[in-house]
Amino acid sequence: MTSHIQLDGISVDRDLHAFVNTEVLPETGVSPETFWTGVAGLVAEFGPKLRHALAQRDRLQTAIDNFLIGSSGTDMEIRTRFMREIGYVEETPAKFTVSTQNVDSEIGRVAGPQLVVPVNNARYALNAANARWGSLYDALYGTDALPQTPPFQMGESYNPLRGRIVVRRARLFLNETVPLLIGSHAEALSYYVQHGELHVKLECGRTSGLRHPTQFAGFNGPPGEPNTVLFDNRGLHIELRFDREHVVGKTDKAGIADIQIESALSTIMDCEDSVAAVDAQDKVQVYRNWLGLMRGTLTAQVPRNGRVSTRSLAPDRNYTTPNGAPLTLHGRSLMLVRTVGHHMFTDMVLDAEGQDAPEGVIDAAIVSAIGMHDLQRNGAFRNSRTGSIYLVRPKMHGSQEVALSDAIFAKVEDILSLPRNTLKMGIMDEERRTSCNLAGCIYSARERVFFINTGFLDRTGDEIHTCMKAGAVVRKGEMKTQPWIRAYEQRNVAIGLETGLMTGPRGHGQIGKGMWAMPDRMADMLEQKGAQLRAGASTAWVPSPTAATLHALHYHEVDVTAVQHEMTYHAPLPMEDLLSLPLAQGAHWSEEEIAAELDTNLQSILGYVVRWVDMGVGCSKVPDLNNVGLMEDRATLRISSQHVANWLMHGVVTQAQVEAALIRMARLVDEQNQDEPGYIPLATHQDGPAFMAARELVFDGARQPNGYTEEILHRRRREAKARHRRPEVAPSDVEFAAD
Ligand SMILES: CC(=O)SCCNC(=O)CCNC(=O)[C@H](O)C(C)(C)COP(=O)(O)OP(=O)(O)OC[C@H]1O[C@@H](n2cnc3c(N)ncnc32)[C@H](O)[C@@H]1OP(=O)(O)O
Ligand SMILES: O=CC(=O)O
Ligand SMILES: [Mg+2]
Repeated sequence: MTSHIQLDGISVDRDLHAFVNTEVLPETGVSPETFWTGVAGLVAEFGPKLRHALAQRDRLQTAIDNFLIGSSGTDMEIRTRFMREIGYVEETPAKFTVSTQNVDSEIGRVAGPQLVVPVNNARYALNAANARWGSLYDALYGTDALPQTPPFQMGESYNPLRGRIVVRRARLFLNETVPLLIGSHAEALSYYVQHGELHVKLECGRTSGLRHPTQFAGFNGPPGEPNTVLFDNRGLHIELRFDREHVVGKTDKAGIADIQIESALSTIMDCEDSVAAVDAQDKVQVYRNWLGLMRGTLTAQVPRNGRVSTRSLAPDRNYTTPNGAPLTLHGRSLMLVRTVGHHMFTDMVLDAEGQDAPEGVIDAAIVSAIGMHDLQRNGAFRNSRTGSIYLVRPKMHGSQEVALSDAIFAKVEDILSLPRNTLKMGIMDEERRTSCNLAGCIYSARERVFFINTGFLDRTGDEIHTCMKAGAVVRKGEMKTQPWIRAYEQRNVAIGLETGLMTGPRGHGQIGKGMWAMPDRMADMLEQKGAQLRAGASTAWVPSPTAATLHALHYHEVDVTAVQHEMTYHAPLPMEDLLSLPLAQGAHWSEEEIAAELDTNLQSILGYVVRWVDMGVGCSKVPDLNNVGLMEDRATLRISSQHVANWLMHGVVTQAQVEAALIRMARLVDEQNQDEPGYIPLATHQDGPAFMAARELVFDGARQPNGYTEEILHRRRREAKARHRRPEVAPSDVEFAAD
């Protein structure tokens, strides 16, 4: 631990203190004295309140455990009554609607993809911010969205046959989205602007306009031969780029070199589950990147093909409208920031008694102070044009915990002299107690809530943990077909619409849906992810910029506003459905099925944990047993570890089986990582912090509060960092035999 500076009522890590005073606060108008006195007040007030809230979580879980042990908890009516009696299910507030003001159009008015990125990875974070626009050609060419079989496969160099099917697919998209009055975009020879209208010369010799002329939004270059033409479909823009010299444009009848589409309307810069930040040093890196994004100064070196380029934030895009006026479109995703949850405490700040301070409180204060650079236009770019700072709050349990976040935000606004409700709150509906009390949760933040979002991965982990004592749960792959999850997703949308979170001209916020966790399976995503919009969502999470570009196609297909309008008549499914348990009653799994389930879970745990603990990587693409790369983060780890813990508790698997499978899967993970520089093999370092973390996560999993993984991960990562600093006890010195 580095040394701390004693301030009035708290002590603060020196590096953090210096970072805040010399990098964050200058030009905000907030003095270091005001800031740190404010933080001391926050810590003194909210430390005890948050500890009390965590104790309440534990009390409820203990009551549920005892109830489930005593009754097997299968009678719906009795269970629902019990959950109300203990205060797990709260009274629903009287009908209300949210009144959040000053939300940007990306949140309230236009439906589109939401990207998530670990903010401590500057290269990825910049890529994400710039993923507002993506090349449709690149996304189709570079993924499995189109067939990869010969002769259409990707190769070392450009394959013109693959290029042809890309162009055909993209023209189909144009015909469906911005159709011509006559003919097809596939027959276009040229596009030109005359008297404020777009004309398209066709192969047949005729000229067509657009079927909906108002979709023509702008252009660049000479009207008779524009360089770009811009379309607008439901607020989402599409840009045709013409260049008859370009490798693609010169083979295209109309000279189209690329089609760029608006992709990630918003991006969550994540300080939470995709990040491994265990001490002040790590946290300063997290905050510093957020600062660079808000000030527009962040850069990253990107090596490619033997050359290194510098990546920075993309500028806005300028066009001329059909009637000749200038038009500027945002060049970057609207940036939101996700803080850690209420259960996290950190020694980078200590309270008056020397106890760790609540990390979510420190996050709120620092990321908001950093957000002031955007509000005050201290950098070259603007993020929010409405003067808001968007904070996403994860893992809150029930309405009182949301009220705590609301109170923390209000205090931070006072410290920073920001107008009330400048800080907006995204509520992750990812804990069971929040799902049960969603209306109350929204009510607790009704003047600042800007989204509710079904974070289904954490939610599944919490589901397994809450019913840990009731019996063995279904296999992980079957979770998505369980009644609780259907009720969870449907109720979230129904309650969101009921409380006024629909997209529209005066929209207050979004209804979001969860992550696509198979970053390389884009064909499957194209097939399946549109369902989230048909179910009423106005945004849904994607793991990469390419996924954002392809998922954007769904928003052109599905009219979210119309879907939501139609759905406002649907009442939320009953609480009983939500409270049904994912138990595998009467399931008779074969030995092979049990072994396969165990291997799947342990391999994903080890594959993720080894990178987290030894390398400090918080989000990884881990190949599963079928070699499908899965996005693994702390929430997927929560599911896998709780699942193994549950099967252990109920005797589906034995400790010996788990021990043997851990070693088998460690060898597999080692093989998968053999080319990773600096990788420390798990199988030969079974007393190393990574392997030990994996063991603890399963063998002590049932005892982890709410099934969270952070305590074990953080402790083990700190141990690994300490070992790396002390080469005399480096893990490679304590090798185990492989067998
Ligand atoms: C339950 C939850 O909490 S979900 C939220 C947390 N999850 C996330 O944030 C997922 C974020 N996604 C990621 O971190 C990554 O996509 C991973 C780890 C899943 C896969 O990463 P990789 O294996 O490196 O991906 P891959 O090699 O296919 O692609 C790398 C390229 O894509 C870009 N990329 C990948 N993901 C992202 C992203 N989320 N944002 C921006 N760029 C990204 C990288 O910048 C890189 O491009 P570059 O070389 O031009 O810089
Ligand atoms: O945070 C997202 C989730 O799925 O959990
Ligand atoms: Mg989550």
